Amino acid sequence: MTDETKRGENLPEGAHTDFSDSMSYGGYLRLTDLLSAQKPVSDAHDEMLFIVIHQATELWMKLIIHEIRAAMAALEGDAFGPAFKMLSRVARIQTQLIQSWSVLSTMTPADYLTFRDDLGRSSGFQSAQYREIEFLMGNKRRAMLAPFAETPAVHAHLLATLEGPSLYDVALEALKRNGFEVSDEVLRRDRTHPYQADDSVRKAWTSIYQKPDGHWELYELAEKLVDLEDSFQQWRFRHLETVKRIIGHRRGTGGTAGVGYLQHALSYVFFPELWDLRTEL
Ligand code: HEM
Ligand SMILES: N[C@@H](CC(=O)c1ccccc1NC=O)C(=O)O
Repeated sequence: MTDETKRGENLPEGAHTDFSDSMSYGGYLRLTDLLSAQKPVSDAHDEMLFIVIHQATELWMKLIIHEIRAAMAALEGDAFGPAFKMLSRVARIQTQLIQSWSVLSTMTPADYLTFRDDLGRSSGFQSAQYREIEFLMGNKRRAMLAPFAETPAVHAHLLATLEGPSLYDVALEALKRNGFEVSDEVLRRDRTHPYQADDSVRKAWTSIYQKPDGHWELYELAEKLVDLEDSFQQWRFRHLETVKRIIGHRRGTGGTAGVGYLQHALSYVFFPELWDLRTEL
């Protein structure tokens, strides 16, 4: 036997094997729970891919929410540096999520149809975390709470998010605190509706883009928001293309028209003035 093989038979010098008094990898990460949560409802080979992609996406969405909420708290205290760090992380996660569509697209329409009927009425339309992110970004729609009526805690949390400020509201307050005029109509509006573009906000952002001196932080904040919007749209577009590729124009299991519904969702733009100003500059 070579020395190399002998070494392979032994644990590396000093490696711990007793975890009775201290935390282990699987214990810390709750892997018994996490890895027992993949329960296919059919015998189809590709259902495991389908479950893993969705669960991984939900985990990443959990981190997105954690980061956006913390970034909002930082912005409220004009702590731009920490807020930028967190928003940059959100953008990287979004890149990861956009990339994950390419893994899912290895599943053909025929593969998917082997288990689609087993999915019942379940659909990403009922993703509470997805809806929370849409709300946090400013796409507020009370009607979207309806699928959560049977889970009161989830419903209450989403309702609080619907009624609370969005990331953009916090950014607009930062504009005002930093000397820009933001009309009271915007700041005191009913926040449970989708955000609508406003002239005073467009003027404020436009002047920052024209003369960033003294306002580099707000300028950078604006560009971070544009990054998030851009990535969000890319995710929506890749979802739409994947859906077209896999189920064509069938109705969705969630009950909507499917492609038609998702196409319409693409028309909603977060932070509209940041896009309008590009035409005006
Ligand atoms: C075979 C792959 C997929 C198909 C065919 C598909 C299809 C659809 C359809 C048709 C809808 C419209 C709602 C309805 O069901 O009536 C929808 C919504 C949605 N799906 Fe998927 N989807 C797929 C994969 C995914 C994945 C991997 C995710 C990631 C979590 C996801 C998340 C969502 C979300 C969040 C919505 C709601 C979008 C909104 O309301 O704007 N979907 N999907
Ligand atoms: N709405 C999809 C089903 C679907 O994709 C789905 C089903 C259960 C859990 C998550 C899903 N993902 C996104 O909608 C369909 O109509 O085929």
